[in-house]
Amino acid sequence: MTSKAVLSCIDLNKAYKVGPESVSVIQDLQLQLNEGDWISIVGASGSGKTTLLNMLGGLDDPSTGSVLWGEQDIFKLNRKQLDALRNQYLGFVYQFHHLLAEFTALENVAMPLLIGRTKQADALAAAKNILDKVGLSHRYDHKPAELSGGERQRVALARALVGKPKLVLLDEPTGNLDEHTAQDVQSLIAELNRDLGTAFVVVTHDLTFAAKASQQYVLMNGQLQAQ
Ligand SMILES: Nc1ncnc2c1ncn2[C@@H]1O[C@H](COP(=O)(O)OP(=O)(O)OP(=O)(O)O)[C@@H](O)[C@H]1O
Repeated sequence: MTSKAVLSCIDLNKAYKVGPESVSVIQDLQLQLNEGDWISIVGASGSGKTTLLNMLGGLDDPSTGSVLWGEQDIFKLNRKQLDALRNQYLGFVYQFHHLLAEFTALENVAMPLLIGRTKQADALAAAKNILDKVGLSHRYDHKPAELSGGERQRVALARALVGKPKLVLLDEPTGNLDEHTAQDVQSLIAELNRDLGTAFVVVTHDLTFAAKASQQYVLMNGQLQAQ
């Protein structure tokens, strides 16, 4: 089987201007992620993990270099094209779930599809399907405040995956959970990566979690160093 590139970084650089100085955070960084890959990125505070993840997701521009989703250089798209592509290509999971408080788990998960103009019945069916997959078939009608922390993160995972993205970016996805719940959610992430073939990039401070990924990197001196 030939592996297809899902995400590539070519000579990626990011420097921030702070007063008269330019602070270089990412330096000539290269990365290739193929279908179904799961990589973890660890690094000291301030090493640039969030900066990198924001560029991988097209939320922040690099100073120079390219980020490709498949073959598409995302920074050659205009804002509207990038937003449309992001909606179908990419899922995000953050440390805090960012679920909408007024909506049920089912509605929160269906939301990205409804925004993408999928018919309501199809969106709800897809949302139920993925909620079942993350073990929440008994929680469709619960609002975020009526869920546990681990359940809320499962809903956030389901929402990121409902559109069958090629790539999911996870920023400290279990950083806000107690140890036992974090382990549960980490096992679920491993299972979803295996079963769905979605590529995952996980930024974490948790070295045990990082070690479960198929490729492990440390972000240091602006570059990804394979472990
Ligand atoms: N908008 C900005 N302007 C100037 N400097 C910035 C800006 N955003 C980030 N930085 C600097 O870039 C560096 C990397 O920040 P970043 O948030 O990417 O690190 P991180 O590895 O995610 O850190 P943490 O683990 O603490 O969240 C830091 O030194 C930070 O001060």
